[in-house]
Amino acid sequence: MDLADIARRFGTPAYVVDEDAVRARCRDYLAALPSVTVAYAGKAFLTQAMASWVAEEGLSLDVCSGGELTLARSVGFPESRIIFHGNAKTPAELRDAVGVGRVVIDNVAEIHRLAALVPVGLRQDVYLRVTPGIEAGGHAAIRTGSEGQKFGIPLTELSDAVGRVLSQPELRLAGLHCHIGSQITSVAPFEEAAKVMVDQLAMVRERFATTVPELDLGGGHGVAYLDDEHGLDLGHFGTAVPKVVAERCRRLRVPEPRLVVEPGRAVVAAAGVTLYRVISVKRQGGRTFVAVDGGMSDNPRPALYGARYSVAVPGRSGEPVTIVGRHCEAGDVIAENVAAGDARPGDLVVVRVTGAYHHAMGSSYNLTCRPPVVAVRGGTARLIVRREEPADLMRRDVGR
Ligand SMILES: Cc1ncc(COP(=O)(O)O)c(C=O)c1O
Ligand SMILES: N[C@@H](CCCC[NH3+])C(=O)O
Repeated sequence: MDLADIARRFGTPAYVVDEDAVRARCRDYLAALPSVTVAYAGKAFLTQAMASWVAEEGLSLDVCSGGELTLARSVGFPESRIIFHGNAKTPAELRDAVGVGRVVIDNVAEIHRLAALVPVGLRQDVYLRVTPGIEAGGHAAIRTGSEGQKFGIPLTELSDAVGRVLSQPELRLAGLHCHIGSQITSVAPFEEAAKVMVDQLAMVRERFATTVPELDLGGGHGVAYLDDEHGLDLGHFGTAVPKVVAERCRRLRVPEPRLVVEPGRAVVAAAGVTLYRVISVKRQGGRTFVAVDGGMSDNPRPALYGARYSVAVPGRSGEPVTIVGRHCEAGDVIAENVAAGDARPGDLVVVRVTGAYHHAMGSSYNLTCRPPVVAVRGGTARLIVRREEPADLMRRDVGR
């Protein structure tokens, strides 16, 4: 579709997401992992439309807050296919989560809290989130599998946690879980994690004479943001990881668990672009700054992780420029070295691979209004999230 038409019709800044690309990616996952449960991690991008697409494509859904759970329920996402996460679930969230397919327990205290909330006669399926001691991921801030970070139960404390779950008749230990990090582009760390986790299944079987039926290896599947990068090879992952699990299970004489994965970014990142318009062009200090009508409020990733993007200014070329945002911080940079020396105010700017962790992490910093989300499918575009208005911002401010 013509992005210039979309920009004229819906205004800028705007997020555009290709529904067919998302659906195709869901199918790729199911095809590459035929005997694995694929749960889309909603934290990457969750709107009512997205939750419906994922439900229709037959994936499960990983949610990590009462807000994400409310959204999932609002479109009737099947409860049994919802996995509820969180390292600091509030009492209200925990109460609300009872009844979903799986609740992922992050710490020992949660075991008793959750058990107390399960209505008489019901049993809640739970996973125990384990810290496998493996470090992987695109940036220190998103490596979550090593010791010395806040998530999960250390390997040394797992046996105690398992004993506690097994002693609660209101809970059923459905699986073990780990999530080693995000934006991981090679299969090896997942194979390592899988081995550590199968060892834990064997430990549980030996000490408690219990078979844990499921093993959730989390998400973290990386994508290419720039032309010379590569993402995680899904085909390779799909053959190698189940094989590692099967072999180790055979060796340790543990029944093979049903595998679960939780990709977020890899399902939706490449299906999205962000559209901006150039507001001003300024030459100073030997550099050319092209300032656009959005910035760190709709994309905090460069400031948070030093993330880099492929940016196009259609019809423009020439000297490298720095594309900057509109916010009151010098770190509000969208991309460096974009060949667009002849850019002019009013030009369209397109940032690629912004489908994941952009809309989801947007803010109204400087009281700017969050962009709309436009979905395209089969040659037509429609609004799935409207633009935030100053009235939306004022509604929450109740004055003095
Ligand atoms: C528990 C859990 N599952 C899945 C994900 C999804 O991660 P990604 O978007 O990197 O696939 C995350 C975030 O990294 C997570 O914390
Ligand atoms: N928000 C991060 C990923 C964190 C994944 C959540 N566990 C990013 O944009 O890369």
